[in-house]
Amino acid sequence: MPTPVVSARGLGVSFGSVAVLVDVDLDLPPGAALCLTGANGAGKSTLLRCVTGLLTPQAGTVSVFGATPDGSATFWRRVATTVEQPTWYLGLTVREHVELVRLAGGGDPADGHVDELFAVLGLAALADATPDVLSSGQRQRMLLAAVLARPSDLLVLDEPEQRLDTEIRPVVAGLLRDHLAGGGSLLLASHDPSFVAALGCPTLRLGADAS
Ligand SMILES: Nc1ncnc2c1ncn2[C@@H]1O[C@H](COP(=O)(O)OP(=O)(O)OP(=O)(O)O)[C@@H](O)[C@H]1O
Repeated sequence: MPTPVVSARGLGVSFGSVAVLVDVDLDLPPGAALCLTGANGAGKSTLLRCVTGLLTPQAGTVSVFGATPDGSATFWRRVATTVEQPTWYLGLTVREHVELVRLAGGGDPADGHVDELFAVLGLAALADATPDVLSSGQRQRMLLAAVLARPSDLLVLDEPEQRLDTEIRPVVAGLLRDHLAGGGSLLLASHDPSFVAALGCPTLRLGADAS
């Protein structure tokens, strides 16, 4: 079996006396996707935060590309995520944000990829708007455009379908399948069974009702 892109063993996280993650194991092979499911509060975001190095578990180990996630520039060159809420820069347009993210990730902002993403995600008419005037669903589309514009080996996405209308959800699933087809890996959390079915990936259920 190839070395997993993400591997966790015996992961444990508690907040005060509340144990949120208990003895969680997972392996994500290269080029594969895995979706975390479970009720509100089951610990999906907490696990994604451990994988992106934003939270250190109290028990167990996490490894990403064979090393403990450390938030270093080297780590972030390979990993793109929507786990943390982004900061938008006042005065920069939707296009300028997404092009900047692509440039910072080592991509060419003028190679047409950003325009393709805008067309597919229905953002073309909003490219010259600033994020503050967007609806929450339009802002989510922009966030996804940015994360997909950035070349990455691993996408870590927290409920990418949130706030999106039902028409665009299969489109986003298609973009994520393209990422996988290109050899990338995907770890996500989702509450939408149709979205997960469109991705066609295995699931890992967290929480008290996990079997
Ligand atoms: N920094 C924190 N301090 C205290 N409690 C926290 C902290 N972060 C998360 N929790 C708690 O941990 C539990 C799991 O939260 P988490 O956000 O991981 O759940 P989730 O499965 O992603 O939920 P949702 O489906 O609502 O997004 C919740 O009870 C939450 O209140």
